[in-house]
Amino acid sequence: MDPATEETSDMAKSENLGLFLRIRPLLQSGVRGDRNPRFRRKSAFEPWFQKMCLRVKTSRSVTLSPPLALERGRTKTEVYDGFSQVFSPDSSQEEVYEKMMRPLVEDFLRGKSGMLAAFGPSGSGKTHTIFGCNSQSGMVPLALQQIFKETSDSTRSLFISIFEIRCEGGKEERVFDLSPNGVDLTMHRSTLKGLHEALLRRATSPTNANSQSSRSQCVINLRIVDDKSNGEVNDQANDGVLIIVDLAGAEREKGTGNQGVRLLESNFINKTSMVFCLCLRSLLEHQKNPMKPLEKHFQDSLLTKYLRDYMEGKKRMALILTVKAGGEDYHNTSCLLKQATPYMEIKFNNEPSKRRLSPSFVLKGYKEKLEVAEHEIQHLRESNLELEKELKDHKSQIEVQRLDDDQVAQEIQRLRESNLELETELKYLKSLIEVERLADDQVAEETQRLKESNLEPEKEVKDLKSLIDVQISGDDQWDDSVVEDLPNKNAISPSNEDNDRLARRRKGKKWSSLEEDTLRAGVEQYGVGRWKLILTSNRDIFGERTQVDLKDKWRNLTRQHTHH
Ligand SMILES: Nc1ncnc2c1ncn2[C@@H]1O[C@H](COP(=O)(O)OP(=O)(O)OP(=O)(O)O)[C@@H](O)[C@H]1O
Repeated sequence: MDPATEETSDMAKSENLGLFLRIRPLLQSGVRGDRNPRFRRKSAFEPWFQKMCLRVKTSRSVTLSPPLALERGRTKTEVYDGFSQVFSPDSSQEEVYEKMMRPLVEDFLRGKSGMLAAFGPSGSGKTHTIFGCNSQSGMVPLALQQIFKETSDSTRSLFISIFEIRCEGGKEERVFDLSPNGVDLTMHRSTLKGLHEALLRRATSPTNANSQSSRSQCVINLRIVDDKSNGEVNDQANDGVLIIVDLAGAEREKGTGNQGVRLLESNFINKTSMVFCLCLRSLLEHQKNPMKPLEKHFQDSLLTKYLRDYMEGKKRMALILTVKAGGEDYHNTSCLLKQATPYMEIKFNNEPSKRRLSPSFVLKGYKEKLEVAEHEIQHLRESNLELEKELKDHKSQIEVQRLDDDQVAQEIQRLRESNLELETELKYLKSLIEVERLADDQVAEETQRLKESNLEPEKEVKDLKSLIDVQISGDDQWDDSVVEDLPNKNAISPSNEDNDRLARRRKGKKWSSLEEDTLRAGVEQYGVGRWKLILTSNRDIFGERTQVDLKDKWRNLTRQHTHH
């Protein structure tokens, strides 16, 4: 960016006029500012707070109430809101500086122009706020402290000028340079010719209203520029500046008791204040309705001529209204608030200052920029080389990685294929197992079927065997009904030896005498060989004994009988 426009690029923003309000502390009765005998008499009997017509409501608003003495028939309390900041009576100079002045000074150090004007009735604390006193430095000394502190090690130079506009004897307005060897100045358009940098010197003259009342408009002008040898040009009108104005306090003639010359001076002060207000009013109305022309009121006083750019809304401005809050100050305070609070709607365009810089300064700026750019290029080259090397490393790493990836992909493919094979094999084996299982089932079924079909022959064999046993049991004891069915009775008749063996085999439970008697009785009743009949007729006595048992027992009994 062109150095000539670089520093002003951030200024092209519209912003509202900063409107601050500072309430002066109430002073002891009889001290200037509280001179009205009507209020002084009353205040001696009233609590302190009852004398206050103005109170802080919030950090941005106040309430204005008519004092008790004026209250008859008027109980209206008004609220004035929207201030950038309200400073209560006990706020310190430092607090005012921090909240109001510091931002202006910081912008000024960045090359941004601005103006602060203190505006208010006589004795309300304008001079105290702007210049302060021995124990309480005001905005100017505090600003200078900050500026010197922040520019001490830089190549910038600070230019200070101070002048006042006054109207001696109520005659024509004149401008006085307040530097030690200062002279009268002339104003050409908005520029003062022959103004020097100066130390502070004010013209003051006592009045009833304020024993040190300022009878002039005092203007402090700070200008900061880059190293003179490189950047200074003759035309200073467009340099970034910080202007601080201590307006003379407007007075109500009734309250001051001014007469003669003092009255004429008071008229001048009131007129300047009026012109100042007219300029701002016209600017506000023009901004609200651009069809309304911006009146050229600035031409009506030297101060507004000098401040033309501000009066026309081209540069940023802040106002600090100073007021007294005593009962007797109600009218002055009320008038000021009514008049000035609408100004908070004024906007400033902050037109970029068109500083003209010397070619050598511009060249120096370009050279510096070139050096910085070359340094930057060198740095970029070096870091570029490093990046290239890094990139190369990364690429080779990626290549290795890519090869690895190929191998991994191949392996995966191989595994997939073998997996498929295994799956097929598994499938085949499963089908085999299934077949096997089915075959087993069939075998089991067949076995079961065979088992079942085998049961009948087994039974038959058993029956047959028992029949054979019966056959074997002897000729005379044989049950004829069974034997009749057999084809050859002798063929299956056992030998004596066999009979003994069988008898031994069948020897089980010992025969009771009841059983033996029943057997004898049965043989007697039914005859030998009718074992089945004898058995079934006496089942309760013989229990589980068989026909064969009966036959064996009978044989034993008869043998025993023969022996005897
Ligand atoms: N905030 C304050 N704290 C203490 N004293 C103050 C304060 N403001 C003003 N004063 C005192 O009130 C008196 C009047 O103040 P100052 O001279 O600053 O008023 P002014 O508005 O500049 O008056 P004029 O317009 O007549 O010059 C002075 O004695 C001053 O020290």
